[in-house]
Amino acid sequence: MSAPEIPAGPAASAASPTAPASAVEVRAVDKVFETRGGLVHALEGIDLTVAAGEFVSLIGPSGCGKSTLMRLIADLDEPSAGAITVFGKTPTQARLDQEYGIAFQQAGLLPWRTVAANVALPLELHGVASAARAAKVGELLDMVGLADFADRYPDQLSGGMQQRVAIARSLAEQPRLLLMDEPFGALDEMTREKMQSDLVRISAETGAAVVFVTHSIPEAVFLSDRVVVMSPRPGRIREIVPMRLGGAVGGAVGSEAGARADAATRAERTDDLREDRSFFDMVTAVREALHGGTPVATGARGVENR
Ligand SMILES: Nc1ncnc2c1ncn2[C@@H]1O[C@H](COP(=O)(O)OP(=O)(O)OP(=O)(O)O)[C@@H](O)[C@H]1O
Repeated sequence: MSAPEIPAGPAASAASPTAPASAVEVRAVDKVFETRGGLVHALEGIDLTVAAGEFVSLIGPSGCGKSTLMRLIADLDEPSAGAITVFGKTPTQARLDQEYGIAFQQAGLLPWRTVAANVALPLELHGVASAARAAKVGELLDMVGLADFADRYPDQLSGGMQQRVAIARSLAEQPRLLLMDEPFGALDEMTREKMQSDLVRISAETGAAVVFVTHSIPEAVFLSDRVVVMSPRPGRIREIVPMRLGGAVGGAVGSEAGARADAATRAERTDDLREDRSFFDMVTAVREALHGGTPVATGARGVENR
């Protein structure tokens, strides 16, 4: 059973011309790779709307096309069919307008630059004056709890700290959208939970929409307004599960008003939630969606239950 998507394409925009564009709209997208072994249908018939301010996770077994979808949104590759818009613009225009920040599994910091200089890089590239840059970098490092590490170099930091620098850098241009592909995949469990709590707070504070790829069901549940469950060969959306946690109604279902309400309840998510009955119920709901709606005892290949 697939959760219904609210149509938000040209028809919806025409009905309400002043309505702000969704953060991401993916319409009937296919992606086929030609390989020596033949055609690989990485994505087929993908339809997804991410509202402004909404937090959406993509989860599914290895090879179901999560990273491919993320790369299409980030303009790192092009769909074979269908269309993608980011705040109503083509992905290329959105990239040129710095509509989104990217944080992927490897922090990707420049080793010869200090923490502050790494975070400042996007601002420098776009000609922000030095005083304004320093103020912004200070604010961002505060936000990710690294104010005391501004003058250190990446190799002097732990993996979790490096990831926080990368997140600060992705926020430098105050993007309305963050694209995060397994940003916490390489971290130990305690650091990972801390980073999840930080990200919940930061996304609520900045109001940025987030598209987040993960292999961890609890991580997806803790962070998200909705969890998009994908299946492989060809990569499809199997189900979209709205998160209802800690008594919140939840489930923005692609609308901006819903996303705002969800962001408010998301901001209140604390570690206690991880032991709440509603959390376990949502973990079970996502696990069952991964397995096609049947109750299961074991995880899908490539998906962690931790
Ligand atoms: N550049 C490419 N050329 C050929 N095939 C590709 C390419 N990129 C991805 N694929 C194939 O597309 C499918 C989807 O890959 P993708 O990396 O998007 O999956 P994923 O869900 O992110 O997997 P994982 O969870 O293992 O990271 C896979 O079968 C993969 O082998």
